[in-house]
Amino acid sequence: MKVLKFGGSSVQTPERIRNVVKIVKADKQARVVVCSAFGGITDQLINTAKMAEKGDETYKNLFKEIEKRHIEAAKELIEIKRQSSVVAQVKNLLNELEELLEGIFLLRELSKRTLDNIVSFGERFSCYIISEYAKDAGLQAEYLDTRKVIRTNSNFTNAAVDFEITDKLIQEYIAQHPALQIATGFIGSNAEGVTTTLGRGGSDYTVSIFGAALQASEIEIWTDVDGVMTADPRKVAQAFPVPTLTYEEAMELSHFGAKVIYPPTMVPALKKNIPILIRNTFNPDFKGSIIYNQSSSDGKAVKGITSISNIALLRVQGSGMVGVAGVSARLFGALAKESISVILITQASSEHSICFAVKPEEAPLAVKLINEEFATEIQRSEIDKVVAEYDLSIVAIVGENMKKTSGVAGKMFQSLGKNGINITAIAQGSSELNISVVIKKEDEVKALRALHQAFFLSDIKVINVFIVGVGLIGSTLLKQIQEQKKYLLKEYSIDFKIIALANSKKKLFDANGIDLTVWKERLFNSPENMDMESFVREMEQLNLPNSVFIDNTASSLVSSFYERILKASISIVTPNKIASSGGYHQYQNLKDLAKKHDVVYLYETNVGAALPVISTLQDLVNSGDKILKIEAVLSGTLSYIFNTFDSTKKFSEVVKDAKLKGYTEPDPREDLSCSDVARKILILTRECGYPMESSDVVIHGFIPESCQKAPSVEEFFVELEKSDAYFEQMRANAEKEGKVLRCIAKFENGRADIALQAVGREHPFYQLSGSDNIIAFTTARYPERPLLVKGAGAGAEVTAAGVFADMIRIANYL
Ligand SMILES: NC(=O)C1=CN([C@@H]2O[C@H](COP(=O)(O)OP(=O)(O)OC[C@H]3O[C@@H](n4cnc5c(N)ncnc54)[C@H](OP(=O)(O)O)[C@@H]3O)[C@@H](O)[C@H]2O)C=CC1
Ligand SMILES: N[C@@H](CC=O)C(=O)O
Ligand code: NA
Repeated sequence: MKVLKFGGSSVQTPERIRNVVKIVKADKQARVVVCSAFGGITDQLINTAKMAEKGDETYKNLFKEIEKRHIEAAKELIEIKRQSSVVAQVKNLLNELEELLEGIFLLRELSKRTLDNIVSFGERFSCYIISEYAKDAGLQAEYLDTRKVIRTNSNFTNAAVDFEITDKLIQEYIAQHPALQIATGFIGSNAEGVTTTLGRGGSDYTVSIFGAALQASEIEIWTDVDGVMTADPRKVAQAFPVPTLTYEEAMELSHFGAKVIYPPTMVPALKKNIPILIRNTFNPDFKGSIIYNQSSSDGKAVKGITSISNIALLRVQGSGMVGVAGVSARLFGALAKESISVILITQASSEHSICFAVKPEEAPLAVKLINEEFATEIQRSEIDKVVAEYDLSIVAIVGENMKKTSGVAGKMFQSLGKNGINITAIAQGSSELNISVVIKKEDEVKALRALHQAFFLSDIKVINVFIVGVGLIGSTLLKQIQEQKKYLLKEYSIDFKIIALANSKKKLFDANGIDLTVWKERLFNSPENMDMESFVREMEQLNLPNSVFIDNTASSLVSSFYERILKASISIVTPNKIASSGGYHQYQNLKDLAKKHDVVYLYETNVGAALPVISTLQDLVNSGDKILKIEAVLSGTLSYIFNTFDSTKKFSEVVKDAKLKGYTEPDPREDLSCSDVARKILILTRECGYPMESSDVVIHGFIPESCQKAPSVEEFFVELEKSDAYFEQMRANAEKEGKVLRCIAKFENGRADIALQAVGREHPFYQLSGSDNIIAFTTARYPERPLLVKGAGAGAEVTAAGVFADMIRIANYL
């Protein structure tokens, strides 16, 4: 035998009622069906009564609406030949309600007792109409006004049930009434037969009372969600229903936010070990959640994650508390006198301070009460004045199996820490059912998502990506991410979600992720103009876990925001060399900030594109090697130019060709003037541990001054054409000696310089082709034959691939 309950949203409209009756009809075990008032009616009844109490005559309009809704529902649901008698019965009830309201209006008085009577009409209308419709639908059904069987005390609006009498009344009634009972939720009556209501969660309570009295095999609570969720789906989109949970887990989860069920309503069912099923009226084929007394064996330590969005934290501390008995009794006693409920308590074993959470609106009174209670101690400086902190949230993980599993707290704290979320207080009871942390309110959603990721989606790691710069490198990167998405998901469970994109004109944000097959159109059509300040602000405000910022520009404006981005606990990947080759202090500061905020700052593509240059150097240094000399060809552009330039081509044409091939900087003057190479060698010196500045790098430039000084890229090419003969002469001279030209950067004895050199066959840099870079590290461990890194050092594909590889490194770290 089963008892079922359908809440207000399940019986909101005639169409939904038909659906409910269909569900009930399909269930041969259903014995009692408890229904709430039609969705919204309870509130409307209360408002109407309150208006009448104030003497506001428009309460009559509200009454008319209530009247209309029920008569229309009856007309729509009940078959023609029985309609008039059912409508007449509804009208009788309406008349009774109208008279009551008139009484309130005349007396200007609304007692709790009358309010309960008024509110009871909601369930009485709905269950009567539903029972009549059920008959039409072919069910042997009857209306049960539960005031007949649920006996309570006279604590109106929140009456306590007398179980001894109620159980007996229910058992007798059901024994005498073989038909399916459509029973009013929420209401009962006292010993004198006066109407009462059962308080919050009333209809759930009713079904639980029936289930327990009848020793039902199951209690089904039909609502508008798929069950008890792993987290609040409005805050965590990936939340999913928990298949099974214990009563205690359900209580913990519903205590904090996930309000599918109101905990006290479970007590009668819990006492008799009756399973409670949470089912979705709008998705009846879904199994829902089962709440019973077996802890699950699915190996999951954590069942759900919940939060209380807004709390205040109060701290009482002082030397006068250490080892003194009775301090907490006085403290919490003072609060109890004013009915201030304490949400969370922590006290360290030093007993030096007690910290506890209350509702923010109750905090000022709590502070006052404690300061009064401990006035003497405060005066003697044995206890400090109470400190209250506001704008905090509690986030908790819940699960019975936590007590058998070590490392759960570690995982919780690590995932919060990695996302830059500071924990103000921690509480875990010895039942180990719940670990609660107090954090800043603004971090609540981020924490919920990070924890949900860690405990439920650990198979798939979502990395939230924000990209500025979608030119050559940026667009190639997006293409590569799109092509590799499935593979990374399948093989490594990494999901790169592109949350934002921007170029210099437009920005586009989509917290659900941007579909990479249409990013160009979406960005082009985006109504949002780009400015870095608002881009970063939006990124900070979204406050997503596992966030990575990618800078694919060559802009100093963009890199000037790195500091702020790292401080927001967002990792950075960039091929943009400006930050790493700007002031040394800034370079070091960014590295320190990344460490401090437990995020990652990667810029491997700053030198040699995807070639493992920086990581190799870091490995050498970290493992204790001494770098004696670095000699390198660090410009893909210059390498390509001197590998391609021969007597058949003009120098300026080869440079244009390098630009077309995507080797040059957005501004090719930077390559030709060697300033790009200077940046790279400077970065390498810094990675070796030398605090060098760009002015310390000596450049022996080789392009004519007219080219160097050209004010624009166009004019630079004009000047370059004028100098073609000069470059041809340079090349021919080298060729005569059997040599080739190489722009070589060198770092030795703390000095860095760059020069164009003609090198012969014996030189290790003679054999280069395409856009090859070569880097030779002579070190204490590689003294004779240097460690060489060689390969294509520029170009869209290799650079984007290097950026992508850095992103994957971060994903593996986070
Ligand atoms: N080419 C290569 O082989 C290598 C390149 N790199 C580095 O990669 C970076 C990108 O180069 P590349 O793709 O060729 O450059 P592009 O000029 O092709 O693209 C630059 C992108 O950045 C955008 N942008 C520029 N300034 C801003 C700004 N202030 N705010 C927002 N967006 C901005 C541009 O927008 P818009 O289109 O609107 O102007 C464009 O989308 C450079 O730092 C370069 O040094 C590093 C290693 C190798
Ligand atoms: N313009 C650069 C690109 C890589 O940093 C080069 O030519 O090497
Ligand atoms: Na590199």
